[in-house]
Amino acid sequence: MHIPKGALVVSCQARADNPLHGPIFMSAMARAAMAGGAKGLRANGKDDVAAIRALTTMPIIGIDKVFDDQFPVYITPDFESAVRIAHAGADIIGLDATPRRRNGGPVENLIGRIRKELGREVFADVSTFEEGKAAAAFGATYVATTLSGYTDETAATNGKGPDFELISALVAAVSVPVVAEGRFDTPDLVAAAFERGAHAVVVGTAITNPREITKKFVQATQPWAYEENTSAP
Ligand SMILES: CC(=O)N[C@H](C=O)[C@@H](O)[C@H](O)[C@H](O)COP(=O)(O)O
Repeated sequence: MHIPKGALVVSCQARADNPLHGPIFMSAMARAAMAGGAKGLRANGKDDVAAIRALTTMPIIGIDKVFDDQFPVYITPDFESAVRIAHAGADIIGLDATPRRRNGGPVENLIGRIRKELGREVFADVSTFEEGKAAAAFGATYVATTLSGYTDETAATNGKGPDFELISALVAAVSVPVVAEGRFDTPDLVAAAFERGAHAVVVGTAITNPREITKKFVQATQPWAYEENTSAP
């Protein structure tokens, strides 16, 4: 299913070191997000995607994070990871669409194969304007600002809120829907992305990661307590 225009998409992800890791907690997060009005979901790994698919026909952006020290690309880096996520029930495959080194063929082939062989939509996570334009030309269904701040080229923007310049530049340049994602932590920021023409906005940490939310409160109000907590063995 296509992500509807104006949708708030909630990313329900928890890595292995997070107390909420796993399909039981992530499907509960998805239920809470849907009850709150989310119109799409993003999830990582076949177990979480399958558990969420069992709950809903809502669009799911499925990704498969594969970490390998030799390669900087980890979000659905190759066709095998895309197949796993498609079979788990994702209607949209999210992937790293940067031209960085990956364990697999070039991203243009990956996008083409997912569209043709799996018949799925492609959600291209990019970090720059050039990458977004290229992803749209390669056949991506959506272009998203997910990786701005997380590549060597864009590291300077991390910690500075969402990349609104990138959203506006892509909206003006590509004909596919542009999705805003990355560091949206207030409703006002989400509204600002829609004003700039974003088709949808994805919010993760600020809604589904209580550990990071707690940290933010503690850091802002009791930095001494935060130091103590994090230096504990
Ligand atoms: C860079 C990267 O790996 N981003 C990931 C992509 O799936 C997730 O860790 C983010 O939580 C997601 O993009 C949502 O962003 P935020 O949590 O800032 O709302």
